[in-house]
Formats: sequence, C-alpha cells, structure tokens
Amino acid sequence: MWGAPVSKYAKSMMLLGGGELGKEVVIEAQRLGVRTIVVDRYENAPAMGVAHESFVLDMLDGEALKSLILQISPDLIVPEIEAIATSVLVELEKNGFKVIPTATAALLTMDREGIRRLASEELGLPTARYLFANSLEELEAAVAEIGAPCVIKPLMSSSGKGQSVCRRQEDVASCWNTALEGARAKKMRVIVESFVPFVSEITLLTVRSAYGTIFCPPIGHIQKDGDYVESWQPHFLSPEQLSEAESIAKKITDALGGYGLFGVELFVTTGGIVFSEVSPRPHDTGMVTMVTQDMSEFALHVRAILGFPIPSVQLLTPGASATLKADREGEDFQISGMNEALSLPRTQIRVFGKPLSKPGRRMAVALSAADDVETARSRAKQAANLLKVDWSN
Ligand SMILES: Nc1ncnc2c1ncn2[C@@H]1O[C@H](COP(=O)(O)OP(=O)(O)OP(=O)(O)O)[C@@H](O)[C@H]1O
Ligand SMILES: NCC(=O)N[C@@H]1O[C@H](COP(=O)([O-])[O-])[C@@H](O)[C@H]1O
Ligand SMILES: [Mg+2]
Repeated sequence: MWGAPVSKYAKSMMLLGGGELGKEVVIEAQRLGVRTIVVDRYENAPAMGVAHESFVLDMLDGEALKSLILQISPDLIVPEIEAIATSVLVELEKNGFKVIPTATAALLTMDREGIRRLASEELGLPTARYLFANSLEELEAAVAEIGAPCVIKPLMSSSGKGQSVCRRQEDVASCWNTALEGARAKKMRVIVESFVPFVSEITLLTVRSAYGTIFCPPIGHIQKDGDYVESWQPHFLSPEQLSEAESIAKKITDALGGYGLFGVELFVTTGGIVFSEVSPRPHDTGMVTMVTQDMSEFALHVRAILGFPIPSVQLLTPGASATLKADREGEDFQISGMNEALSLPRTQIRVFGKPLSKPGRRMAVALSAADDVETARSRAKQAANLLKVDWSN
C-alpha cells in the first residue's frame, strides 16, 4: 500500500546505476506508482530519462554515496551495476535500510572473488579452476599453475571489460595490461580461470519472491570479447541438465537470499553444468524476456522486491535478442535503420539513449519473436544489423 509518487505516502526506489537494464526496471516501477530515483556516474544515463529524480555521483566514493542515501532515505536501494562501494550498503542495511536483494549479496557479487569462493568453497558448486593474483609476477605463477588457455578478469568489472583469454605464457603481460585498463575499481587484483570447454552457455533467470523460488525457461547466449551479442529463449536442455541447472541456481540464490530476480550464468559441458557467475538483478541476456514472457525480467524483479508474490511465469513465444554496438567514441551520432529494422515481423527495438558512444558500447537491442528459436534468432540478428550508429562526419 502506498500513495502517489510525489506524496508523503510514496514508496521510493533508488537505483544505483542507470543503464539500459535500470531504465526498464524504472519503467516497471513507474507502472506500479513507485517513486524512482536514479544515480549514475554520468549525466543523462538511460534510466535518468524515465525517473522522477536523478543524481550524478561516483558510486565507488563511499562517503558521497552514504550522504546521498541518507539525504534521500529511499525505501528500497537497488544496485544496478557492479561498481559500488558496497561496504556502505552493508552499514546502511544494519541501520534499517533495505538493500536489494541484500547488502551481502551485493557485496559478494560485485567482487568475483567473493562470489566464486562462496559458490565453490562453501557451496561446493562445480566451477572452472581458479587462482587470484595481485601483480604481474603473481599472475605469471598463476597462469603457469592453471595452464593455458585460461581466462583473466579484474575482480570488479562487467560486460567483459578488462577480460582476456591467455593462450600462451608469453601473453601474460599483455593480459595484465588489459585487466588494468578495464578494471572499474582502483584495487587491482585479478582472477585466473581455467578455460571451460562449454557446448553452450545459458542464463537461468531465478526469481525469489514472497511466493518462493521460480525459474524462467533457460536463455541461451553468445558472447564476443566477454560481452553478450545474441540471446534466445528457450534454450533446449535435457531434463537432467535442466534439473542440474535449477539445483545450482537454487543453491546460489538461497545463499545470497532476499527478494528479487537473479541471472545465474552457467556453462553447459559434456561433463555437466558448471557455475560461472550470478547477477543479483536483471541480466543483459534477459532483455529477450521483453518479447517472450508474460512478465519480463524487469517486471519480475520489481514485483519481487516490492514484496509481492509471483506464483508463475509463462513463456508466450520463442524469441531472441541481438545487440547494436558502437565502434567509435563521440556524441555526434544518430541511430539509423530503425524503419528498416521495424519492418521485420514480430520485431521491436530498444534504443537506450546513451549520450556518448564508445567502441564496443552497447547502444540498442533488437528483439524478435517467432514460432521457433532459429527464426527468432535470424530475425533479431537481421534487425540489429540494420541498425547503425551513424556519424555525419
Ligand atoms: N572460465 C571461462 N571459460 C570459458 N569461457 C569463459 C570463462 N570465463 C568467461 N568466459 C566467457 O566470457 C564471457 C564473460 O565472462 P563473465 O561473465 O565472467 O564476464 P563479465 O564481465 O562478468 O560479463 P557480464 O557482466 O556481461 O556478465 C562468458 O559468458 C564466457 O563466454
Ligand atoms: N553485463 C552487465 C550489463 O549489461 N549492465 C548494463 O550495462 C550498463 C552499463 O553500460 P555502459 O558500460 O555502456 O555504461 C549498466 O548500467 C547495466 O544497465
Ligand atoms: Mg557474465
């Protein structure tokens, strides 16, 4: 029960991060009459355009973050990106603030070490072999021990930033430099993971609500340079694979706790399902649910975190998503090809509205439905290929 979004009875939600995923979360919260406040590191972030209020802040600056939260005093604090001074959230939670799904979940998943140790060492879930390194020398020793090929990632980063595959011992120095450039946090520590020879990879969207835990049908995806370029739903798994995937997802999300939607990333291998990582919030590959399910991952997240029950989720049609990425840095661009993309059957687009284009930055997504996944995938790819980040000079 709550009042109008600008009244004294308003229910308020503060998003820490306001990218394309946060934008859809805000829209879903607005639909339920919730007051929305968006914080991000730059002006005109996608979610700011649809929120009641917004603030520009370096969310890794703990003091600044704490003072803003105390000033606004939101009912719900909803982390949306991976680079936040999460220790502040832990402290504020102790003082009665509600962090989604929990402050500890945010803390553990912001840091690859926290979530990996929980999954592998405490819960015994199958993962790639891994080691950590704080310097180039330590990294050389870790790569020698894990063996090439292996994957090297900064502890705090996302969408593949700073990530590289080390194929030979001689490449270690260049991998270290890639990690240094891509890390969002100042602290430099990397994880070295053995390369998992997967057959496919999936995201299992898992919803913890007042009703209990439910799973969305698996989403298959393809990543390039550590970032997603294509996803589809449903992704076929055998009954044994599905029950293994759901059991892993249940264990990790139960350990993190709280209400909300989680994106559990899993590798499907010939030897079974391997846990990769988990986002305690909507997942980029899950944008496809905007055309496939009765409730999108964003609607599910909002409904769960507001404490409402979610007895079921229904897949309405097979569907797919494909991304538009920029290849140049600058502000003087226009997105073209929308007319052509939207001429394709059962196709929609989301243009995020990011004010600055950068090489590799995701600017829009095409979403297509069809009677089967293969047709949906080819439609979504075709639509995304028709979209362009265009420059007048
Ligand atoms: N150990 C591994 N073995 C094989 N492939 C891997 C491994 N680790 C990562 N990858 C590949 O790189 C992709 C991105 O890795 P990961 O999810 O860890 O990065 P991320 O930066 O957290 O990305 P995001 O924020 O988009 O989830 C994976 O989806 C997978 O395709
Ligand atoms: N894989 C995580 C992910 O997709 N996160 C989404 O990307 C935004 C950052 O984009 P940017 O780096 O282009 O600002 C985040 O705010 C979130 O919406
Ligand atoms: Mg990932």
